[in-house]
Amino acid sequence: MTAAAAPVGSAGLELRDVVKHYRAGTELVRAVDGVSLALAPGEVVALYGPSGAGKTTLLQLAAGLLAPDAGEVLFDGRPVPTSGERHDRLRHEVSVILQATHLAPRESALDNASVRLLATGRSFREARRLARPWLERVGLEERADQPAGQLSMGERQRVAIARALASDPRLLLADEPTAALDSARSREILQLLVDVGHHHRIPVLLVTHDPAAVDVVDRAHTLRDGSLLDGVDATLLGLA
Ligand SMILES: Nc1ncnc2c1ncn2[C@@H]1O[C@H](COP(=O)(O)OP(=O)(O)OP(=O)(O)O)[C@@H](O)[C@H]1O
Repeated sequence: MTAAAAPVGSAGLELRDVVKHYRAGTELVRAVDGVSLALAPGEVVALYGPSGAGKTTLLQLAAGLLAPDAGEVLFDGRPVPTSGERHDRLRHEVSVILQATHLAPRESALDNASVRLLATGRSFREARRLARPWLERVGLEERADQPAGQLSMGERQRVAIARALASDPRLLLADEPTAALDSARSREILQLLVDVGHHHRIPVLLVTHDPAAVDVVDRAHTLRDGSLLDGVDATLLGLA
């Protein structure tokens, strides 16, 4: 089953009947099984689903980190490349917050948050100047000079979020961005991601188990057995 598509502007994200199956021994795993989903610029969408439903696979397809077996992924009305030069260019425009934060443990929180800006050719000084306010927005201003390896899991997750936001992305994809945070901090970070989506007019797709997300996003969907459904039921929100 597919979910209704929202109208997409010039910098929207659109998945059209996307399929990704895996082979696990003799078994075929239908991780994503014909999903259509569209996010308009500035639209923030939460994706819920039980473990193994295909959420991470869907996010990786949206990011161009995986190639679909069938269907199309479009950003800005053009196919999202999964390799090559165009992919490298798009990589600077698409920020992906993954469950593994991939921080350099010996580098400071600020230097880790600056990394994507350095990759776009800015000087160290300029990259740090631009990244610092984002560390403040995730509540880590006092940890800016601390090596990432000495931070808690939740703090590392917030550095990764600052790193993703600092590079002024045109598309934001996040896989359980609040998984290591307490509920008060989760709400703040979710609200920050929503504000960034709305104010910068970029599509934001959040894979989450966090019941708080449903109150702040524009739309929520559920992925179940590789199929996308509208809305989210009480069981997945831990309310039933
Ligand atoms: N590389 C792979 N090879 C084979 N099977 C895979 C591979 N990656 C994922 N799968 C399978 O595809 C299905 C969907 O996995 P995926 O990680 O997308 O689910 P998920 O909804 O993100 O789960 P979780 O909430 O536990 O992170 C699962 O059954 C998983 O075991």
